[in-house]
Amino acid sequence: MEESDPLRLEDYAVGPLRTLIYIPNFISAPEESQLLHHIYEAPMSKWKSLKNRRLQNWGGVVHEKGLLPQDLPPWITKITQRICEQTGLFPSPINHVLINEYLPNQGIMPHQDGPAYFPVVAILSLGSPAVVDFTPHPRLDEPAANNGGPPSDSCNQAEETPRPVSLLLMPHSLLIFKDEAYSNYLHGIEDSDVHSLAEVVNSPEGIGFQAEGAAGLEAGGEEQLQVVRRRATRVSLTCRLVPKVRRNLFKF
Ligand SMILES: O=C(O)CCC(=O)C(=O)O
Ligand SMILES: [Fe+2]
Repeated sequence: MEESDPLRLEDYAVGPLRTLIYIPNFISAPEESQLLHHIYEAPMSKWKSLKNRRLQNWGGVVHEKGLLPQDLPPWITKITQRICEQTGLFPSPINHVLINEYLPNQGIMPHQDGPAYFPVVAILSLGSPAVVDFTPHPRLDEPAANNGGPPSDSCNQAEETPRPVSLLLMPHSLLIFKDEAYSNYLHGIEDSDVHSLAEVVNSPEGIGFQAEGAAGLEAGGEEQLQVVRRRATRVSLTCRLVPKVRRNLFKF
């Protein structure tokens, strides 16, 4: 397959939410090394330290009123162009990339990406596996017209009730979430060096997790809980499109 051939995304939809797409091995190991090389070559001042992770911001500053753009470097556009071409999901080129670095016990609080972005997010994972959790937005938990009383027709509602979904993000993979997964769910990564595989819907075996060695899999407790032990740094590239771009600083 040519690098720019479009992918049949329906083949990669995972779990009950059809708007979660997981593409294993989107990049090769040498491409991963090259990306990591560029990321760690950036000056220290490019890193912004948060309480529980570090990040680099590429593409400019996102404001409420749009993006104050800065050109993405070629080592990033090489990958973002491929994401656009192969997914066909972005109406114009990806213009913003956030690079997050997580140590094994670091994560990101459940959150929604802001309204400034086009509602398709592509996350490329490098370095080490982690589990990302999608949880229904709290407002969806409240059964309509049920003011604290006992659930009325819970049987009928059961099928429709949005459920949490988790995905195992292996290095080299691309996660895409859009539409419902973007708007109606929060996503987050637990601040823990052990992530449970219990709710993971993209079959860990199917995506080569066991092949990495049983070291990452552990039988714990009576339920033989499967976990991923995070032993190394994970780096991710969150690739998005900010549709509104401010071409002129003084005109908005
Ligand atoms: O690192 C990840 O996989 C998630 C990053 C994320 O949610 C974000 O940058 O908004
Ligand atoms: Fe996010």
